[in-house]
Amino acid sequence: MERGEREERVVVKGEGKVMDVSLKELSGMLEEFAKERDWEKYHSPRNLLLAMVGEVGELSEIFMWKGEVARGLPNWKESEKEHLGEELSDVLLYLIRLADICDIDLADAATRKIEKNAVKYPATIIRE
Ligand SMILES: Nc1ccn([C@H]2C[C@H](O)[C@@H](COP(=O)(O)OP(=O)(O)OP(=O)(O)O)O2)c(=O)n1
Repeated sequence: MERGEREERVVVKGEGKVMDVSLKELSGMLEEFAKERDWEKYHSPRNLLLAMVGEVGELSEIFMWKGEVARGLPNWKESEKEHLGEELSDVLLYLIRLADICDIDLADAATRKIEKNAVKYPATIIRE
């Protein structure tokens, strides 16, 4: 996919927000990011896994010592929420890159896993 073509497909904005992007598209952007910097040599499965775990640590720091927080984070400053979004993204992006480098189709695997979970935990039994 050409760069211009991807920008047109991914960066469909409404009120300044990206409306829709697929895991495959994010994976393509990450591949391009690594290629442009000659960083593919660093993106081994082990390095990516360690990088992702490091980012999970940074994500955990945001919640550290805060106690339980309400859903939607109503009392958080915008800057805190923005920081949270960045750390969540770092975890997601390393996960997507790790899956890609391991030749795992993450969208397919995750969809299958949700289906498997539904069989393991049928809603009718849980509701009883
Ligand atoms: N070898 C690398 C280094 C970085 N990244 C990308 C993936 C992450 O989304 C982001 C991580 O960048 P940093 O290591 O600078 O981490 P932070 O953004 O969390 O910065 P800091 O640790 O200073 O808060 O950059 C990457 O793909 N490959």
